[in-house]
Amino acid sequence: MNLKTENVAVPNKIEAKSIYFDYDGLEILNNINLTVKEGEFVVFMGPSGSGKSTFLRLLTGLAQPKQGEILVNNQSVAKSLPDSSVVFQDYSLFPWLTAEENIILALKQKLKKSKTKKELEQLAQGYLELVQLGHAIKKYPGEMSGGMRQRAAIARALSLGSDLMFMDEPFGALDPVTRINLQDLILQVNREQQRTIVFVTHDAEEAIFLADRIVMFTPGPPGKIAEIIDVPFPKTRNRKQLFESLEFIKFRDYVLSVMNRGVFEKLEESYEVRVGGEGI
Ligand SMILES: Nc1ncnc2c1ncn2[C@@H]1O[C@H](COP(=O)(O)OP(=O)(O)OP(=O)(O)O)[C@@H](O)[C@H]1O
Repeated sequence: MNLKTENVAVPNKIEAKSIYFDYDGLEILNNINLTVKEGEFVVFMGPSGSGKSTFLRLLTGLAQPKQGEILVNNQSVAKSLPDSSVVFQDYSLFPWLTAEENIILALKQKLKKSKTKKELEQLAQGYLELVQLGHAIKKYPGEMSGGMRQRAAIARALSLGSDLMFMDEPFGALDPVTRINLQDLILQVNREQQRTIVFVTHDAEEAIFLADRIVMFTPGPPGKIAEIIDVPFPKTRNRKQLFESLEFIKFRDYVLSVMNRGVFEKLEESYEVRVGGEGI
């Protein structure tokens, strides 16, 4: 989606207003403000500990901010849990169910009792074929490779049918080829099914390839938003052409410089504290 070139007013999917969060008094998120449009692909980047996962958790409604408000589809997540699906790095599958059974369980949640067993099996097969796992429907997670498990987890998330997906470093543990295939799949889902995706990664190339906008967090705690960066490359992007272009290399350097700016400031702060304190 290219919000800049489209004249239509795209509705807000998520609005986070003045979000503060702490764990036992230690401030983790400080004054986070973010609006995500319907169908947008937003990527969170930032150093480890900057609060990206914590903020994602708040957006799902599974934890509540200490101050501020989060709206999904104009409804407060504090009042009703938003309809969303979540994919984590650790595959989000039930280990005692086969790939097919994992999907059927999700479908049952979504469709209640409106489908027969046969229909559910056919639907599950379709979702698993979408992620190239049609051959592995009877396999348990323990019998699959990491890449297969993550593909099954994505199929499960897709089968839940929500138009809002939260993905926390979902491809972090995968080999490069599987990672590229899954990046393409998730872009296809974003583009063709107009699902809004909020995605966390440490990888600048992945972020630039996937995102409409990159939300860069400062090193925490507390994490703040350092900058929200529009990705200037029109979609659909050709990976090879993009990665070989000078514009991409310059832009990646810029993204990394925004991240490093915060890291160096944090290091200087801690250095000043140590030099100024009694330890040195
Ligand atoms: N359950 C918890 N109890 C106390 N502190 C926590 C808890 N979960 C996270 N934290 C702290 O909150 C801060 C932010 O953690 P979070 O996992 O959100 O960061 P992140 O940016 O996602 O990091 P990473 O990139 O390493 O995944 C960290 O300092 C972390 O130690």
